[in-house]
Amino acid sequence: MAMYWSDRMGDEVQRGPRASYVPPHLRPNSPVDESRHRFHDDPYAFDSRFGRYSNSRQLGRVSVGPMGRGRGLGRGRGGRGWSQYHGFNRSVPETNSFDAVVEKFGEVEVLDEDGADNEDAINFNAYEDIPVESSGENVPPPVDTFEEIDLGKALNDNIKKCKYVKPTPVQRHAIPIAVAGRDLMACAQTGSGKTAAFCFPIICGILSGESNGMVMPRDARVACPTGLILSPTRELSCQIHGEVKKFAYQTGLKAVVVYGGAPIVQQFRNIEKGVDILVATPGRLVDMIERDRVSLKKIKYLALDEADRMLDMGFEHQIRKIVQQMDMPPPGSRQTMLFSATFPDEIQKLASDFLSNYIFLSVGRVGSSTDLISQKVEHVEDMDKRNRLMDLLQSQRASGKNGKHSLTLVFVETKRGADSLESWLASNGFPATAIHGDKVQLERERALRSFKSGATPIMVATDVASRGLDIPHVSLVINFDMPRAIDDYVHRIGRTGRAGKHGEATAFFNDSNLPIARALVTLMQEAKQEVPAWLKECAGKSSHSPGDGGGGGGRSNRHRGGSKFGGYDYRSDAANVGHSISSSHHHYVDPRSYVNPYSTGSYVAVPYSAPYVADPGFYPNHYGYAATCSGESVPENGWD
Ligand SMILES: Nc1ncnc2c1ncn2[C@@H]1O[C@H](COP(=O)(O)OP(=O)(O)OP(=O)(O)O)[C@@H](O)[C@H]1O
Repeated sequence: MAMYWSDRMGDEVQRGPRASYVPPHLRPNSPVDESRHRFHDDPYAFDSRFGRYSNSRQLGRVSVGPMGRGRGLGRGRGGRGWSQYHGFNRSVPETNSFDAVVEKFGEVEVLDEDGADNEDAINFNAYEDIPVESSGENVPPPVDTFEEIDLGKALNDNIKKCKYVKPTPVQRHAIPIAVAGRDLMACAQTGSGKTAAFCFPIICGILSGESNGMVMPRDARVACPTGLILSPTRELSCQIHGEVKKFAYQTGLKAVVVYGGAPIVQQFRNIEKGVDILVATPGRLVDMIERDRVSLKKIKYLALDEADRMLDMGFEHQIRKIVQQMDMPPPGSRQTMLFSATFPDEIQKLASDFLSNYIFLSVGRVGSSTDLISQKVEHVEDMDKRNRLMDLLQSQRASGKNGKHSLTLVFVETKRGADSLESWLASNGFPATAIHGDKVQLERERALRSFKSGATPIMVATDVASRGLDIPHVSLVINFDMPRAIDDYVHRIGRTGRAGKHGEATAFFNDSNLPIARALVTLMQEAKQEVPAWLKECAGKSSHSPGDGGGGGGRSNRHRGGSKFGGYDYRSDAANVGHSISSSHHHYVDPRSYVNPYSTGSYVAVPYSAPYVADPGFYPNHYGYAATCSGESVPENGWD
């Protein structure tokens, strides 16, 4: 696992036993701005409050640290700047490293608003005309700046230090909704900043003292977090944990991550010291709850990242157990947020069990990751794939696009296939590593670290790496084996072209992939990609419609054909929800006069009826194929 600067900070903060755990808002000198409580009293009290923190000059460059222009702290998740910063941290003597980090954080340069001279800056122009649709009752309006939302000084300071100059579209819409206390189901493209969209409201909510004043006695062995963030893979949980720690820096708020494959005893020790926000993979969390080491009775904020995957058959059983059968407060008594880049209708329907009077938000053509990813599909027979891969890698190398700042991620279908391709590449002079679910956790972490650092600029992966991972400098994603479901394709290619940057994705397609052809053509056309004539012909031959929800590329929310939004509130076909539509230009329509221009009017939501199969090793899942916990011949679908 990559070491984050904030991990280091966490180590320092955790040093020594804690006599008793006191939540941040009850501690002396809490950075909480008392006036923020009012926000929760009146969730829609935006107007009078906007502008209070507004200070556009803060967006300008405020100081230049010793690390030079924009190189001190990169943006998020193991970005270049963060790791450089970590490098700095290592050179600081052990005794005062924490102070030194604090000091350095204070010196960090804040980007110019346009971020023009920093290659790590998010390219906001890429998101200018993004379509946004929201539905539900009384949708709080979007904001243009972070300062407009009353996130509190400590969090706003950290946002600046993270170089988040302005919110991305999903943040502009989702954060005000969540800060207003509303339940939310949000769809937005890969790499568009969903993590911060659920982290900021949770941090802000806990700091504002809505957390029931939980105080753990000295000998408490049961951790009672206030916020819970669930994600499907260990690596993603670690990544989210790193983000939470950065955003919650110096707030006194404690975030802990628990996940499978790592020693549980160490994780027990971590939670015993107190935890405000727990980031977890479902399996390990259930284990800890069953051992009476974690209680969910104080949960006020629940976020499911990659929510459609979490509610798919592979995880649904565990998620229902956690959310409905343990001691978690029911919907309405907690705030629930579900985020993903893809949200099939039937999964939305399942998800609504966890939500109360929620808002559905769809930002952009879900899954197409805007037009930032240039997609190519080549017809390659299985026996020719290795040679074609070699050609691609060689031409990358020839154009100087191979190395530390140009990483290539190659997706394959099986764990064995990943190992075999890794060795073949290495024996042919291409430094590669592999990640999949049969590797022990240490090997997985080592592989990811080696890839991120550029030591092995090629990583062969199964779907365990397809969701959520934010790896800077991935410039090419190759679908060596096509996934069976279009949503998996969307997440895989989304490992490039993130945060407004451009990326490339190449897929090897042959007759065995015919079932996905039509969905692929639709997706590419929506993303304004050139579709080869032969692929269109394949789509014509494909027996599955793009919206059949079955094995044929299963993307049930594409049933509407003409829809420009991949994400769609299933309720709008079935029930009378207040509806509002907006664009990035804040065009709101009176809910009473709203007619959904994208609805064909003929769709009726199909009840989800897939049976739960008792054998834990075998579940048929939404994506139309069987998945087992260890089977080699069966594609891995990225569970943990
Ligand atoms: N407002 C912002 N300003 C600058 N950078 C940002 C901002 N919001 C997010 N980022 C950066 O953009 C990158 C992508 O964000 P994030 O990983 O949250 O995307 P995501 O939508 O969750 O993607 P995925 O669907 O793949 O999980 C991260 O490196 C993050 O630090």
